[in-house]
Amino acid sequence: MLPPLPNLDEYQISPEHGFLPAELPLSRLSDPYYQPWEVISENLQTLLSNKQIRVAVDALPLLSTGRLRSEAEWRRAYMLLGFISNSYIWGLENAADRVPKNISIPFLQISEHLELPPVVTYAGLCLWNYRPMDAFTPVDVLENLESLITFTGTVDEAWFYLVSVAIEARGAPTIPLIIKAIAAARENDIVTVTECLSAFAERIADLRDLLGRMYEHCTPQAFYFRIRPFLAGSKNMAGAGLPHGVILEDGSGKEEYRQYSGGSNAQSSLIQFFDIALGVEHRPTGMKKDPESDKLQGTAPPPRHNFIEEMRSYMPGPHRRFLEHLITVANVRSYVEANTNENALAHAYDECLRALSSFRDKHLQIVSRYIVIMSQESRRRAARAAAEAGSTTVPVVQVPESNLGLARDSAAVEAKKSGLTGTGGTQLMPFLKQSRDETMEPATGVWSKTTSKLLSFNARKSTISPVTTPREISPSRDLGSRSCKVNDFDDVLASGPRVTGVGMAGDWEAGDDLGGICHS
Ligand code: HEM
Ligand SMILES: N[C@@H](CC(=O)c1ccccc1NC=O)C(=O)O
Repeated sequence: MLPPLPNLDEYQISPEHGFLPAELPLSRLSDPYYQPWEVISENLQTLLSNKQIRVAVDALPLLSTGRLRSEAEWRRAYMLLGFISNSYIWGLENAADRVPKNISIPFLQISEHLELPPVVTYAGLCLWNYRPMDAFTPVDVLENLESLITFTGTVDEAWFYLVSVAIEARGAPTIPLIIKAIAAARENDIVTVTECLSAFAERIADLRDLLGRMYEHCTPQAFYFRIRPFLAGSKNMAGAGLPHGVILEDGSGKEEYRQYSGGSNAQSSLIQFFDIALGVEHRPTGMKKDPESDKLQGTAPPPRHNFIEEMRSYMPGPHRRFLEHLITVANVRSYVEANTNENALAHAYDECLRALSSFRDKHLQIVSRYIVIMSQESRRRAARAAAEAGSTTVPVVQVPESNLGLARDSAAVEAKKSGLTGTGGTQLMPFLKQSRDETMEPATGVWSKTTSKLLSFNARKSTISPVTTPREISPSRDLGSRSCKVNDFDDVLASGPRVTGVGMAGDWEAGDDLGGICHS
């Protein structure tokens, strides 16, 4: 007997809104009892800029969670306490390693209820933190969305969260679509599986375009210097002043340091859903596909921990259980592998992988611009400031345009670690590149056999020379990631200000995403 297919209702998933709540998030807790939390959150920016945040939080009464009624109220309370506790920890020059019990006791209870860790997570920052300005316009229209709570009050921060909200909304219909494909594969209905996969590929390509809209209203400077410090967790944060993590006072008198990853989109169930649906598997960072090759090269054994899987414990309980259920029924990859002679099916499947890989490429480009380049810039600023002050130590950079009291610079933090890390604590570039590369591993190759090695790219000479023009190769948007000799995204970044393509319309800026034409 095959296990039953998941019933979305049982997992708090809406066929229209996916992992976003079926009902719109609450804009406030209506019970006046919770007014003290609402007031702090309404005044977060002022309390941060006048450095009164800790004074105000210390003065809060210890409120009971006994008056929270609906799930929507529990979620709102989780968001409020997440924003308040991270403001408390990161809102002044020195990080606080203790969150007072009037906040941490209810936060621990609420987190337990929602089966989430007591820290800012993607659920609190994005999934439950939006409001459509016009209730009749769909949630996947970015212009129609507003964030309910932000640390900085900036458009950039709201946009940063809202791009993810729109992606969740636009990606939502793929959930019933994939369940339909799984059911069809069980019935050996090849036409339906193929149709579902083609529609899935198109939808993922749409999401890539939405991701690319990050640039419109969130600048790399605002993100890196002002927003990102507040998204941090308490794990591996010694460089930022939390060598042991944080103590969440629980009233028991027992004090222990805890460490949690910060908010990260790796905690999005949607993207993990895509991987599971397509049978994409991720290994711990640094682990090769063939573990024997590591041994042969005599390299050290890679770390065992698998970040992407670990991030499931940062998802709301029902969503995490949905993914676990899906793993037991996912059959698309094995169905395609059992039918590789079916070209249309194999092609549609490969298109899905390419679209997802291209999504991850776009994401890599964003991470380069929003974190890698910004950290370099900030290190330059720090070095200049140190030289002017006649000092050789690298100080924490003051960010002149910041309207917050805060001037903790992620670069100073990063400098103390071995390489750049994500808010989730990953070695971000190796991790993200591996994740992108793993996305293409299950490809049948039906498509790439006809197009591989058609392009070559020379980073040193800054030229891209397609053997034939993309249009001759394929009418589709994108040539996929296996088709050219570009070694790495970094080559594009490092190759100077202008990279020109032969046979392509227009020029590319260094660091630009080459639209699938030339990624490794
Ligand atoms: C300025 C915008 C963004 C930056 C700087 C950024 C940065 C990062 C970083 C550093 C990681 C590594 C994990 C960690 O340690 O946290 C990550 C992971 C991830 N991000 Fe983003 N991110 C951004 C926006 C987005 C958006 C809008 C999405 C939408 C879906 C997204 C999807 C993901 C996913 C799925 C992962 C997990 C890795 C994977 O599955 O390949 N990111 N991001
Ligand atoms: N991991 C990212 C942060 C990140 O991706 C993120 C954090 C909180 C909420 C959403 C996020 N991603 C996209 O909107 C970083 O290291 O900056």
